[in-house]
Amino acid sequence: MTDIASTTQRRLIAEQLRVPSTFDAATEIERRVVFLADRLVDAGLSTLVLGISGGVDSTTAGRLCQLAVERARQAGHPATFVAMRLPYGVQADEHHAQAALAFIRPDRVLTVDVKPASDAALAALLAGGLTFADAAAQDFVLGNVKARQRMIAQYAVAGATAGLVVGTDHAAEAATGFFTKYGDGAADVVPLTGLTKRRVRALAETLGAPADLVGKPPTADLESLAPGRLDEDALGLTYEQIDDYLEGRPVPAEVAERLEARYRATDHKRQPPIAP
Ligand SMILES: Nc1ncnc2c1ncn2[C@@H]1O[C@H](COP(=O)(O)OP(=O)(O)OC[C@H]2O[C@@H]([n+]3cccc(C(=O)O)c3)[C@H](O)[C@@H]2O)[C@@H](O)[C@H]1O
Ligand SMILES: Nc1ncnc2c1ncn2[C@@H]1O[C@H](COP(=O)(O)OP(=O)(O)OP(=O)(O)O)[C@@H](O)[C@H]1O
Ligand SMILES: [Mg+2]
Repeated sequence: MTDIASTTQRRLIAEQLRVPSTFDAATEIERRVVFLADRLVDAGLSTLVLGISGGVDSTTAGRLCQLAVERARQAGHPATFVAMRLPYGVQADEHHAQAALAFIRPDRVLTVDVKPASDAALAALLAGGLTFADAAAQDFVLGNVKARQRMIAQYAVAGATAGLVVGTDHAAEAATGFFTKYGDGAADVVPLTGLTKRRVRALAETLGAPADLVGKPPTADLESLAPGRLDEDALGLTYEQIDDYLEGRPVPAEVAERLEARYRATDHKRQPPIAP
């Protein structure tokens, strides 16, 4: 179990990721809805833009966005939520994405297939002479291209609609650096900041999301050679372990060490570009 040295380190990480020591789902929902509405109005913009995958993070953030634009409209500001479906071709769990949209009830749904642009980017790189160590390495890089194509699509919509791009980064993903730099890691506002995965689920449940979405096993679903690969499999850590660590509950020493090593190695993803 954790010793005193790693307790200090854990506190520092939890503080840097803004994980509060106490938690109340209803309070956090209200605070984050007000945050989104205020940021939109203060920026003088009129849309929130977010990709809806069918996972619990975008289900939760999407509902917060819809509540925020309704709040802004009640206060007399023009505000619209644009939910984006961004499949790579046909998405295996499309029914979950549709269930998420039915729950969120967004003002507008805009669908962009990121497959043609992602595949064209890869083809151009190969034609330009880029080589990969093996098929798995190529597939991994293509996965990050998919995440960045989603970013391009969302920023195009934000640019055309006076919008802000919403990100779904939260404490458990930020701690492990488990996101694509300038892909899903790129956003203007990040309403789930500081939440552990179980707290994201608690928000989803309190918001009334369907149980199968609240409890859905997280997947980045970026690798064509390993469709629907679970985050926990890729990370070698469970979200229960990551959440326990961040919330100050006891975890085995080797879990703390692995997490802290990931945290250090991915520091560059949580910072602005390095300058001299
Ligand atoms: N020390 C350093 N200082 C400054 N920059 C550094 C660096 N080390 C790498 N870099 C840069 O960072 C790049 C690597 O970062 P990146 O391109 O993100 O790539 P990388 O971290 O290798 O891969 C992204 C990981 O996040 C996962 N992911 C992505 C998207 C969504 C989700 C999800 O949960 O939904 C998960 C994905 O499955 C994969 O495991 C390097 O190519 C380099 O450009
Ligand atoms: N197929 C997709 N369609 C639309 N948006 C997507 C898609 N895949 C990923 N995204 C966007 O990228 C974000 C990061 O993906 P991530 O997998 O971390 O979140 P999630 O799918 O919402 O939840 P979970 O982590 O539990 O799977 C999503 O929240 C969503 O905004
Ligand atoms: Mg997902």
